[in-house]
Amino acid sequence: MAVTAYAPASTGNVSLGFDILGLALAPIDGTLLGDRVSVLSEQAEFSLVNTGRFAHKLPADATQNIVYDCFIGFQKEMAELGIEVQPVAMQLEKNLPIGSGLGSSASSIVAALAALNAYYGNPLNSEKLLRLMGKLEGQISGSVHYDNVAPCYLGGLQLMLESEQKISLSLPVFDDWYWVICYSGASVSTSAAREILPAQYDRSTTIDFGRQLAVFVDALHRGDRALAAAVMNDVIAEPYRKSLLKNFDAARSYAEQEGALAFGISGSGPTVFAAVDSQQTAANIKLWLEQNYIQNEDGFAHICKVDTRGTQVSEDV
Ligand SMILES: Nc1ncnc2c1ncn2[C@@H]1O[C@H](COP(=O)(O)OP(=O)(O)OP(=O)(O)O)[C@@H](O)[C@H]1O
Ligand SMILES: N[C@@H](CCO)C(=O)O
Repeated sequence: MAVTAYAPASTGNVSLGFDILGLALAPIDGTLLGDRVSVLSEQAEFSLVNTGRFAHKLPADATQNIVYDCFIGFQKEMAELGIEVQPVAMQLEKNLPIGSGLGSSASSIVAALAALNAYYGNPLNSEKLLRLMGKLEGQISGSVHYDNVAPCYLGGLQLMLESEQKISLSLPVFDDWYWVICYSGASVSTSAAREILPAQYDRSTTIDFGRQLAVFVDALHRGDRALAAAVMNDVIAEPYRKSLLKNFDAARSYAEQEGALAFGISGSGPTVFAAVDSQQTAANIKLWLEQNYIQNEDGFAHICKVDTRGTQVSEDV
């Protein structure tokens, strides 16, 4: 029986938590903003068929697709458990643009591994699977970071713990907040956007980073919306990355003037996000971004809520 997994888009960093905070997203209009991967059947040789809006941007050679690496990684893990896994036929519905800042590679990785694990009767527990997802994400972006794979797999707002036993902790969210996201249509490579960041930061920056993150987590637990919003500032990446993003400052100014609670870069960009507490404000900001931030036909904007469900697996009869 074939198995399909859907893995939602995610925003890494959420401005104030570079590499250690990530949020899963679901458009309120029901758009499927995430990749779907199916394991169809066992075959003599591995095969992968790509479909979906952004399939044409994927490498033509199936073995260059991260989904193939997921299969190889899964096969190796199974071999360590003494389980032999045969080559399979897989399908990737590529709904997320590559290099978008929406956790596109993470979405493919999470959906592929969740589907493979389900196809073989869930031999890996969720922590083992998440660790493997992080390893594969690190292969693409140049260093292991879980701020896309963890929310994509588990849903909600995840704070990275990275202990031996547990990768991430689920944080409370404000379910009356909307998250407007806008992808400009340009592609920004995560590894390149990491390379432009300083290797070291000065003391005042690290103190600001720690203070904001601590206050944010405290505010979430106490339900203090105003305080949580007040500390959503990016002192690590935005000052260096925003020069890569055309119209970023104008977008921030507009969002703030409209009453956005926070505005920032989603992951390594070029997608930007605005957190707002009114659907009308969300609609105004979405419209402005569509008219002024999108650069080509690949771009889009959505009003989202937090996707609390994470990855969804189904069996296709
Ligand atoms: N299924 C896949 N999905 C996305 N990228 C893939 C996939 N398979 C291979 N790749 C390659 O991996 C690289 C992904 O680069 P990068 O990490 O910058 O993008 P991303 O994960 O899409 O970014 P983001 O997390 O910002 O959305 C590209 O070179 C792309 O061709
Ligand atoms: N935390 C990562 C997310 C990449 O999507 C970064 O900002 O480089």
